[in-house]
Amino acid sequence: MTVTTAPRVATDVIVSIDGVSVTFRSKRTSTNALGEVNLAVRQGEFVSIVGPSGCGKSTLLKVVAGLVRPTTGAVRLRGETVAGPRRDIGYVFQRAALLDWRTAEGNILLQGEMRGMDPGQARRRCAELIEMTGLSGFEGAMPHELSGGMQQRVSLCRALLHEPDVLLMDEPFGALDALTRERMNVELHRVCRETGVTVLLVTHSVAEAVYLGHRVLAMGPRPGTVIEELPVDLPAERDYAASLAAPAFQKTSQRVRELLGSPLGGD
Ligand SMILES: Nc1ncnc2c1ncn2[C@@H]1O[C@H](COP(=O)(O)OP(=O)(O)OP(=O)(O)O)[C@@H](O)[C@H]1O
Repeated sequence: MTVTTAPRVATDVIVSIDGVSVTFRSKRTSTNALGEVNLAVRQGEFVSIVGPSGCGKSTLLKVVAGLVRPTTGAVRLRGETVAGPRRDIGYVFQRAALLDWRTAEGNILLQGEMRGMDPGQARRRCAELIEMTGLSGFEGAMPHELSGGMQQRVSLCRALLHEPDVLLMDEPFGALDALTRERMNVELHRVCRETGVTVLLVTHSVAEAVYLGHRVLAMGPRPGTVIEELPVDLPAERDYAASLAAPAFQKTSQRVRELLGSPLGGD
């Protein structure tokens, strides 16, 4: 079953994914990586995407970013069809992928250099983001001097430097220890509230998906489609401990686990 997520207010929609599917073809093989996906994401919305390994989650983000061309359908950003890599998107991957020979600040500013941003504006924005993500004092540190969590903060700052409308995050905290991951969830929640950025987050963590998401999309096995959309009935501003203890959090998490076939699910 394909679930179409209709926008509540059509003019609010920033990302429209209409009938998108992806088949990778080479000379000898053909892989149906992503089944048909329809989705409308509203400005400022945080959408979490979960699903079994290999169901096409990363492929979906890559289509939104213009890095993979859809086999059917189209993605539109503010009504404009995505036909190639975009300037108005930020991308955070599982690995921070920082340049070893550049400082934290130098890595963040790289984004501005690549996009031809005004250097003064890039520096001001960089300073704001460093402050917002708690990296103050580490501007001059080299990547090897930073913890995994700090490296991902640098990567988040780099993705936000050019003030993209949409932030795509592909399992950004998957390599972090559990406590650091929780801290990063809290920070990301705050940064999203402060910047108003629209986020699509792919994650294997049910708690992360529910704590951060305004809604959670559960995908089925490859070729993945959205099998269920779960609204997250938590306040816009979320205290971590209170959110995890809330009945709405537990109910949604339980359903997500059931859909993913977890032994902790209710079936
Ligand atoms: N460039 C490519 N060429 C061929 N097949 C690909 C390519 N990229 C991905 N695939 C295949 O498409 C399918 C979906 O991959 P994708 O990385 O999108 O899944 P995923 O849900 O993000 O997985 P995971 O949760 O394990 O990261 C997989 O079978 C993968 O092997």
